[in-house]
Amino acid sequence: MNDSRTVYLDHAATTPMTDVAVEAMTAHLREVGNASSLHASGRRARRVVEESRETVAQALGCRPGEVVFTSGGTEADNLAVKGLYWSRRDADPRRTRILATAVEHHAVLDALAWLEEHEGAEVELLPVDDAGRLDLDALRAAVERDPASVALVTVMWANNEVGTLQPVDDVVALARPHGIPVHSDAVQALGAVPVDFAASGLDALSVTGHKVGGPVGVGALLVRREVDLTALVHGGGQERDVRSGTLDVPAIAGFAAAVELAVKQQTEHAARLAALRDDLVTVVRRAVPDAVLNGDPGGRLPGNAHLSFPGCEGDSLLMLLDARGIECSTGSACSAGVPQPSHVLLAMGRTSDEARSSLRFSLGHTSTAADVEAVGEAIAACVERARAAHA
Ligand SMILES: Cc1ncc(COP(=O)(O)O)c(C=O)c1O
Repeated sequence: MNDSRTVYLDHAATTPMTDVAVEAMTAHLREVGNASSLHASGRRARRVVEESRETVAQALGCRPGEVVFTSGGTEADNLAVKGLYWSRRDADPRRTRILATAVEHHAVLDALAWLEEHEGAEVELLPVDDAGRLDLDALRAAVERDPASVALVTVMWANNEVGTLQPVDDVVALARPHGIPVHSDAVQALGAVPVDFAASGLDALSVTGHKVGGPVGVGALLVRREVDLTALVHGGGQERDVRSGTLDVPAIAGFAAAVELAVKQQTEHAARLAALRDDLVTVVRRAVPDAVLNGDPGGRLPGNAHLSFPGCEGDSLLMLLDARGIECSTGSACSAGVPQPSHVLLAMGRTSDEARSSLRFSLGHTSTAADVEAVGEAIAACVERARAAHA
């Protein structure tokens, strides 16, 4: 339980578990049974896994056999980009190019860098505009330059830092006629916008439990049945032989319950969060008139408010807010204790200083109007102190 005075505005990092997920998970914590075993306990565990798979499939618009359970979004992303790359390249050695946006999560970007360094992949990171939206003309040109050499395209559904939604439908429409598989990281999109795997035309899609009120350490890669994917983790041959390892039955049950609820409540949840988020932006701008909202003002995640505060270090501002019980994020990585400017903001054309002056407030199912009020009351004084410290 968090301190009751905590104003938690970091749902894009992780969300509190919902009651249904806690109940679904705890119902199985004391049960013994390896879902691969043939005896009755194993069969019971298998039944829970298969029912959970059906729940996830139903919620996300795919067939149960298209759900591969993983340890979360990072593993799903790695399995997608490495697994698709290996299978495509092994089928045709000319297919070595991978197209992605410059604003992908590090789970994708670093997997791509690894493929470049160790597996001869040629990775092309495509530009985005100043709102963080993929330049579709650049994608079209990259595909048409030599479609037969492209192993895959990967474009995230929604950005984890600035919340910008990507034109996934257009990406699929560009790649599909050339038979190029498309993967999308929908970790942040799930529960916030409608996500239907079959309707999307995607070949693979990553999701994770802990961003939608489920447990940490469990997620899924949805992979179209017809698509070949080379395994990343070898062993007992679980999950269509692409992801070996004894299945975590309670976590999978909790994940399925969280996904089902998140999808059921998506429309209502998004409307409530968007209204709260707009109020938050309004109160912040009233208190700090030169604060700048980053990302796409229209096509963004309902719970995301990513703002730059000129003249501040985002990290100092974050700590000043934290001292008042308000928890948010800079959204970017910290390397060896030195705050790095976000690759997302740099790709959107911001300077390093602008990038370092940013904070991400991300609202979720526990957010209330009182949280927004608390930010409104604290932000001006915190910005003033952060500016004085930075001057
Ligand atoms: C867009 C995106 N992809 C992938 C991940 C990684 O997911 P997980 O924490 O489940 O490994 C995150 C989490 O921060 C994310 O925001």
